[in-house]
Amino acid sequence: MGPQLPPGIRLDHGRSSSTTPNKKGRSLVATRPFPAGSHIATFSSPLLALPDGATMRTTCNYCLRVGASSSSATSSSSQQQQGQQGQQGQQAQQLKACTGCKAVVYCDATCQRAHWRGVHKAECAMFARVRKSVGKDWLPTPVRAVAQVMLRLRAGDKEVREAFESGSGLEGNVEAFRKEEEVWADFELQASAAVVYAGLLQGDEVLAKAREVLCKIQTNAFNRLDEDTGMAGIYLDAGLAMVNHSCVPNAFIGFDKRTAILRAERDIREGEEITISYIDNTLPRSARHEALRLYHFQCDCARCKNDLDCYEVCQESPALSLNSFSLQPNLGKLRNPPIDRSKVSKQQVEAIYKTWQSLPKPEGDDEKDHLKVGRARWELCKPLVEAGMWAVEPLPTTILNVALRWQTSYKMVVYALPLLCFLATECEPFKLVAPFMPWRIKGIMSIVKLLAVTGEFTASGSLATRCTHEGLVGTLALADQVSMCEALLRLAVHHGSTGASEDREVLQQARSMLDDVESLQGREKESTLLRAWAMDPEDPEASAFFEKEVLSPIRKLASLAPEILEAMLGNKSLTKK
Ligand SMILES: C[S@@+](CC[C@H](N)C(=O)[O-])C[C@H]1O[C@@H](n2cnc3c(N)ncnc32)[C@H](O)[C@@H]1O
Repeated sequence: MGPQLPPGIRLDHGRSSSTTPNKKGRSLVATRPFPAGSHIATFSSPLLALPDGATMRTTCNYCLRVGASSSSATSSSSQQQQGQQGQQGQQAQQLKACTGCKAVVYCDATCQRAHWRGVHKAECAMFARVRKSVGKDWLPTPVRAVAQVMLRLRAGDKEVREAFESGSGLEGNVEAFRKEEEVWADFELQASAAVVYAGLLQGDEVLAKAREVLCKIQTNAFNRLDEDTGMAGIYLDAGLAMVNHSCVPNAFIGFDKRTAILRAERDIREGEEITISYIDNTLPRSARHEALRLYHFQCDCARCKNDLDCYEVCQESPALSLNSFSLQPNLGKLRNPPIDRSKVSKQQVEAIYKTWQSLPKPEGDDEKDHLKVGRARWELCKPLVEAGMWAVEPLPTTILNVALRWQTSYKMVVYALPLLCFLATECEPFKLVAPFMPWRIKGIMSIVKLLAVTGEFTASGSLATRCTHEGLVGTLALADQVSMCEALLRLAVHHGSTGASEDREVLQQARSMLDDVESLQGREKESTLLRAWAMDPEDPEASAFFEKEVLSPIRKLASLAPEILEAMLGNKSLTKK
């Protein structure tokens, strides 16, 4: 017996044979072919699904929808989260606190009842205990997760018992964790806190069980990072937990509230093992291995064995040709990127990344501090710039961090646009080859939002007073920014709906923005051509229009990014060309 699995996948028990020892354990296997981008399976009855401690008062504790905190919740972290929601333009629904513990919040009575039946009935008294002993109304996420499991085990929950059974159920790597002294000491603290707060008797056996539960959670739970809201939390489904890791995976997971969606990153054959990446697989090899230490195995994927960088992975990727309908339709460039490897060795890239990580991070909102950090990072990345290896980390993240700051800065907002166009054309397609990857769609939507802003500046005649770069002002003045937006929205809707669940907020947003743009009077000709291009990107007239009115200005804007970055971060003056 194993966990219940949705149709389309089966569990391989991973038994070793006399010739091939199996080090990976169990795995998930496709029972039919899945085309790139398609849905493989949906998981919506997780064993654990909880928001992280800092967002317990701003996220429904059952369905994980993000809302406004309940009236009495005013912690600084919740205010910070609300600020982030505000920036993303989301309408936060008022959440209601549980009248018993007042620590957790829900959308409505339906969510509250479902959570009460599932776990909160046992958990409610725990928060009263927490408040009484430490004066807080939240717990660190792993402690709360362990406490939930321990309480459900005590209540005789069959599903939880099967998953957390010693010697079977989920993999826990307990002995491997025990050997790591510091980690183990920390686990002991967290496990005892969970036992105390859950109000369980503290015998050795109970504490040992709580430690084992924590090991299993660490090994199998996903950091549930919601693509739309950026909110984190823990998500554990016993079936999904059977998926193994690869740094060149064929699948990825997206989260939408209480649902996890497993999707194909490239075409998957019937009988092929399904793999995802547990970590950011675009990092240099030693950084990936450091991140994988938590899982206690040596990755022997092709990326690791041959130490491939993202350009090499992209060149070989079966998803590469999907970019013919994207912002980087030049497949030749994706196959033969204009980079000079002789300028920077892989060892140098490793060293750059390590130093980059050790640089002090900006604290708070001080503009000067952010600029100082941005400059130090940019300086460190210079060998990558020289080699034209813009897609190799930590360079794209350095640029993205600057773009995100500028996006919300009154003075710098116009300059963020070339940076985002550069990321979408020169970095992301090499890093995340499939154009339907959520981060690529997010990048497109960020450009649309900035074009809406710069479009207003152009219309009101205030662009030149807000931006001193003549090349940038000139490009925007000549560009048909509405057609650019429409084409980008068509790309977002097309790739966003490839196998995605229909209620994804980004997709909804793209659709409604597209409706708005299409309803504008006087641009029927442009809309007809862009609709024709979206139906058939090879259509000669429509593709010529896309090339001239959309791609060409986006490329022009992107081409200004290196110079703007060098001027702002390299402390050079910005040439007025
Ligand atoms: C989330 S579980 C995956 C399911 C697991 N194979 C099992 O049988 O329960 C994670 C654990 O699977 C194993 N694993 C995952 N990917 C692996 C890989 N590429 N190579 C070797 N072991 C792997 C490691 O033991 C890891 O800690």
